[in-house]
Parts: sequence; C-alpha cells; structure tokens
Amino acid sequence: MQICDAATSFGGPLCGFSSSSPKILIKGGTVVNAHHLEASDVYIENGIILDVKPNIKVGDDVTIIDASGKFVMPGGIDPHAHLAMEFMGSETIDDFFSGQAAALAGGTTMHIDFVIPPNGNLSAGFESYKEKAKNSCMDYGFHMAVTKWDESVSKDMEIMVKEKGINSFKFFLAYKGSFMVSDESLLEGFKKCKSLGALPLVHAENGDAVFEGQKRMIDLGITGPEGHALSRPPVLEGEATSRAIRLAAFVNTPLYIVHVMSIDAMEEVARARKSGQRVVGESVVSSLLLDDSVLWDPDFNIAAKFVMSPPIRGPGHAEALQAALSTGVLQLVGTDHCTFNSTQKSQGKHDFRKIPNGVNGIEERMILVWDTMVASGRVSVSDYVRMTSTECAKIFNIYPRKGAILAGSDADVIVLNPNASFEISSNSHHSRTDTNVYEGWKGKGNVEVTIAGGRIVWQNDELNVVPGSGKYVEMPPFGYLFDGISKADENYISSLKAHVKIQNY
Ligand SMILES: NC(=O)NCCC(=O)O
Ligand SMILES: [Zn+2]
Ligand SMILES: [Zn+2]
Repeated sequence: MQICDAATSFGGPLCGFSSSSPKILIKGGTVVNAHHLEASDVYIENGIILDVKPNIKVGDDVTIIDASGKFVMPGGIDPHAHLAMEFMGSETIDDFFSGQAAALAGGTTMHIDFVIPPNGNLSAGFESYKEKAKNSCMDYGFHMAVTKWDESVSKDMEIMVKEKGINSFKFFLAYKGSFMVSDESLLEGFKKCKSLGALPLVHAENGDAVFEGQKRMIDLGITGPEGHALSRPPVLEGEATSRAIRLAAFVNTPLYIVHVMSIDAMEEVARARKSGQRVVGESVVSSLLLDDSVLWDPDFNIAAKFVMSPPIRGPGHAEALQAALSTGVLQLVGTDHCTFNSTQKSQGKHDFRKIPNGVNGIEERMILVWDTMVASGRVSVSDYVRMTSTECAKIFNIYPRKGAILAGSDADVIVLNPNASFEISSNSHHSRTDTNVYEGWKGKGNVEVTIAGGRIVWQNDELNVVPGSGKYVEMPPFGYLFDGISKADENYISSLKAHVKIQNY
C-alpha cells in the first residue's frame, strides 16, 4: 500500500487522485444512518453532502463511485485518541498526520484528541496542540485534560469553552504523581464543567491503590508486563468508576467514563443508567476484543505492546462488554490509540511500570467493530453507525454536521463492502508503529472508499492525504446530555426549601 502525501514527492495526482475537492456521486448503495437505512445515491460538492435520494442524475464533470451491494455510511468518529502525546518519558510514534492517515485508511474521518496541558496550564496546552495538529489530514477536535485545580485552571476552562471550541474535560483518577487529581479537585472540576455546559470525562482507576499494587508486584519480583495487569485489577476500576459516578450524581452533572475495560466498571455504568443518571460508557476496541493472556507472552516485545491502562482484562470481560454495547449499556466505541514502538516499549524491559502505556486501533476500529458486532449478528448496521459515529457526534454536540449522511452534513463518507475480507498486519498498516495488537486478525467486511471533507482519500488500497487539509472542529457546550439538568436542580432546591420549612415548624 502507498501513502500519497501531497507535501512530499508522492504528489496526489501521482496516485491517480485529484487533491482538490471534486464533485462526487456515490451510486446504487444502501445509505445507512443511525435512524434509518435506504437504497439511495449521495451527491457531494465542495465538501458538503448536497443530496441524498435515489437516481440522482449528474453531468460528465462528476466522479462516480459505484456502491452497488455496499453500505454508504458516515465516516467513523473516534472519540478517544492520543496523537503526538508526551507520556511516560516518550512521545507517541504517531503524530497527527500519521495517525490520521491510518485512521482514514480504516474509514475514520474525525477524531477527538486529548490536550495534555504542560504543568496543568490549559491555555499553553491548547496552543501547543494546535501547533502539533497543524499537519492534520482529517478533521479533529479536542478534549482538555485537567491535571490540577486552582483559580487559573477554573478561568482557563471558561476560556476553553467560550473561545476555543472545547466542550469536554478529562480527569484522571490514575497516574499518581503525574496526571492524577484528588476527589476534591474532581468535585471542583465537575461543578465547573456543569456551569459551563461541558462534559466531564473520567479515567477511572484508583491511582493510590494502583501505586500500592505496583509496589506489591515489584516486592514479589514480578517485573514483566504481566505485573501491569496484576497490579491494577478490575476492582480498582470498579471502585473509581463508582466514585466518579456517585460524585457526578451529587453534583448532578452528566458524566462520560472513558475506556471502560472491565465488567466491574461496566456494571457501575449500568446501575447508574438504570437509576436514571446521565452516564455515558465508552468502550474501546481493545476492551471488546482482547484478553490479558497476551501479557504473559514470554517474548517481552509481544507482551509489552498490549500494555495500556486500565489493563486489558481476563477472559469473559470482552464478551460482557460486547453484550453491554449491543444492549445500549455502553454507548460508543473509541480506540485510545496511543502508539509506542518496540524500542519505546523496551524502556520498561526490567520494570513494567516504565513501559509506556498505549495500544493502536485508530485504523482497525471500523472493520473490527463491523466484524465483531455486525458480521457476527450482534447489532444492526444502523446500530453500527450509531456506535462508531453518530452517538459521538451527538454527545459532543456536532451532529448533524458530523455523524450523518444528510443533505447539509460534511462530506465525511465511507463505502463498506460487507462481502470483502480483511487481514491485519503491521507490514501493511499505516500507523508508524512497528507492531499491531491485532496482528494476523482476519475478518469479514472492509472499507473500500473513504471520503473526508469531500475528497476521496482512500480508494483501491491507496491513500491520498494532504497535510493541513484537516480542520479543527469547534464543539459548542450544552450538548443534549445537559437537557433538563437545570430543571432537575430547580426541583431539588425547592424540595430542600420545603424540607427546611417543615423543620422550622
Ligand atoms: N490508555 C493508555 O494506556 N494510554 C493513554 C492515556 C490514557 O488514556 O489513559
Ligand atoms: Zn485514560
Ligand atoms: Zn486515552
């Protein structure tokens, strides 16, 4: 496979593509939205979907894509990726350009990255990530991490939401000594998020207990990658998930739990949702497909590539999370794409605590979810669109510009052939990393065409990506999860007032 990079000698036209935004007609396919599925054509001009109806007639200047027997769907939106992230003494091997090129080859046309602010300074973090992202070849948005609490963070959160297009903040309950925040800071952060209409995101593991668990393993002489899983068991994810959810209930704010990896965490999300609390549970591809036996591989390089946090869990968790996703207990699928190559991972060869945490997935997500959830019969094609694209667009308040095949939506579209097949290999993937946690994975279905911003960027197994062509997508506050929150607050306050009155008599 070939990446055609218009900024290099592999110019777009050399790949047989135009790098401009052409007029495109996708003909004869089945158009799938989260709400509806119909036989229809899709007409695209100037980066926008102009028409969706059967038998659209066009002139000779239009590029025709034959989608007979195939599904035409919104491009995937990955709610969780880390590109050019500095973490654990390394920087991810995928930057915005290479990670996004890989994403486009796999049918994802937008991702939301996490700004990790230096010394907790949000404004500086935003500027540095805008710089990192300037070579983007697909659209992207930002979540902002809050790694400490003080007045300047509180003020900066306001600036991020009101001026910079950020509507979500991530709080880490793990990574003691670096990103981890206290419950006090978490509470302050939740209150601030709520007042701004921004969604709090939580990495839920008990960081103090993880620290203790790591010490236990090292004291026992367990220094290999298996020590990573053993030191941070599901109970610590369950505890932190429960704590975050209960504190969110206390504040009455919506909450989003990132990378739900275990039954323990998933059941906390399920319990909260059943009680009516607005909690979103994000699965990631690794949580749905892998089990932790890989961490016991005698080859360090193989075992280390699977080290991520929270860890990949033991047998049974993946199937339970698939079931939770198919029944709506979990709402969407991300990747937590955060790639470190073998050399970077080997910095933890003698101490699992030093292995940079993270796995790949941004390129593989769409086909692996298709194979695992749709080809297996677990969910419908419309549900697939919902969990890989539409739900993310709705939660982060960019629907229907993103996440839909509708007239007026951005022309981020894929053509998926359910009768094709795929095989994953680090030799042919487009990420810069030298390993793949899905190495050798084979399955049914493949993304044959990706259109991003109205340009054909992936066709005939060739990429035609242009650095700088991706746009920053501003995400406005007060998405649908905030509907009715103030009404519930009013009712709560009047019930308190009524109570006080009774006590006074
Ligand atoms: N998940 C992981 O191992 N790396 C990325 C950082 C995070 O999301 O916690
Ligand atoms: Zn995390
Ligand atoms: Zn992450």
